[in-house]
Amino acid sequence: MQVAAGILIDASGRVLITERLGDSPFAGLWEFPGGKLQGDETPAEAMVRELREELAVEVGDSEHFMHLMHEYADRSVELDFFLVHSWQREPIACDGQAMEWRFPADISVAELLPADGPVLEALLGRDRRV
Ligand SMILES: Nc1nc2c([nH]c(=O)n2[C@@H]2O[C@H](COP(=O)(O)OP(=O)(O)OP(=O)(O)O)[C@@H](O)[C@H]2O)c(=O)[nH]1
Ligand SMILES: [Mg+2]
Repeated sequence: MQVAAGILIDASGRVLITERLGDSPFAGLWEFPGGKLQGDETPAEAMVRELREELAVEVGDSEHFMHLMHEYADRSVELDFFLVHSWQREPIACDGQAMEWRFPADISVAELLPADGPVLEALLGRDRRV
């Protein structure tokens, strides 16, 4: 399964995380908005569509940030994460999911979906380089 997610990052370095809804074992954990690729979409196209659907934002300037694979109990997931530096409109939680702007240093890896550890690490590394 191929998934693309967008990491909205504001001028102060905070990133937007959303709570995962539903009845999966991971409900209540946090993730970066995104979802599965559809049809012949590229990961970048899927990320733009998912952020439109989930947050009602129009992605502007973005860059590929990280590619990773994760084996969940029932599926193997290939994930592409993008840093989104600019967007139009204020993000809205379209599905009623909780939404928070957080500094990466204030996010605990245990709050995030299990695949997202390396992404948090990379965000923290990025902060240290500044
Ligand atoms: N959006 C998103 N998905 C992630 C992240 N990390 C991660 O492991 N995933 C996995 O990637 C998949 C996301 O696709 P999705 O959001 O469309 O999944 P879903 O099962 O809710 O879709 P569905 O309800 O339409 O079937 C899930 O299996 C999720 O566990 C992340 O940071 N963001
Ligand atoms: Mg989703």
